Amino acid sequence: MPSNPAVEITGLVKRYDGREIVRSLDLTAHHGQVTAVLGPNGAGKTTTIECCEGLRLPDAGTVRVLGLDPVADSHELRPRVGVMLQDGGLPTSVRALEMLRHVSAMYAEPWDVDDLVERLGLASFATTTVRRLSGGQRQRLALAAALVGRPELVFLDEPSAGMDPQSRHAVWELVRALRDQGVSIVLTTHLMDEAEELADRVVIVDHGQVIAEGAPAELVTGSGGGLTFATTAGLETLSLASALGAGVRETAPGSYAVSGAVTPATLVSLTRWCADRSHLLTRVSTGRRTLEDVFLDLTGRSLR
Ligand SMILES: Nc1ncnc2c1ncn2[C@@H]1O[C@H](COP(=O)(O)OP(=O)(O)OP(=O)(O)O)[C@@H](O)[C@H]1O
Repeated sequence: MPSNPAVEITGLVKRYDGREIVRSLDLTAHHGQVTAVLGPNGAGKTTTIECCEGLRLPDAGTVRVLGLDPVADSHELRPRVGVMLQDGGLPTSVRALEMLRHVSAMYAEPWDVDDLVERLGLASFATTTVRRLSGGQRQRLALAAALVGRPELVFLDEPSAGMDPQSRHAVWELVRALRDQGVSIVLTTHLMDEAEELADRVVIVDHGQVIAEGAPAELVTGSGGGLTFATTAGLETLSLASALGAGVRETAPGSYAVSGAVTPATLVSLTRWCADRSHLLTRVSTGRRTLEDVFLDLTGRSLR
């Protein structure tokens, strides 16, 4: 595996009409990993990715893709990098399969087109012109076109936007298969479950800067609100606390909060203690937050 990262962005600045959209952004995507870039609308994700694809020129900073400059070395990078743009970027007057075969013919060792057709369920609209495809069908075709050259690195801008659940799962399977083959993938998404399902690393961008990054599990760890539960009011909290080895407080009649770390053993002790005394637990929450909770806490709840 090469020693340099698949993508290395340092101090990237991009302005439109004098407005700084990307503000000294640093981002690293490692080889053989799925890196998911999350952020509210207008955060600068697409602009950043387009700088990596050589479609936009940075105003400052450096971008290295497979160790190369996306603009100066575009000729060398083109066969090694797959790109799926947010708007598809496909020619509209050709038939879907015809287009895919045409793209495949440009590569020395392309992916077997029939295999891609099967994996992404393209057969049902193979002879439809691109213009007439539905949004989700167009996305699947754009993904196939991005992958048909067997790239080492793939940029996917909102790959499953507008797709039905079946298509989304097919895309997820394909992304996992690519990662298993050692392909590096950088994707943007608004779907937190997509990021949690696929990403080795999540990078959250807001106002043109990285505000958090890490494995999905790391980002949600440590941000839990602790164990809470509901059952009969007036429990003997001292007895329960000694069974759990943790503090227990009745926060409202019949509602309780346990202080300290929550382990699987804590839950077993709690349910056993209640069962032995015929108290039915009507609610138990370990307080574990989702990636969406973390995202909203970091980026706020107001609309962009
Ligand atoms: N060519 C351009 N000229 C002027 N402004 C632009 C241009 N391209 C993007 N912008 C602006 O830059 C900002 C960032 O856009 P960008 O597409 O990078 O955001 P994003 O994070 O990908 O958003 P989304 O989640 O909505 O796709 C937006 O305010 C957008 O209007």
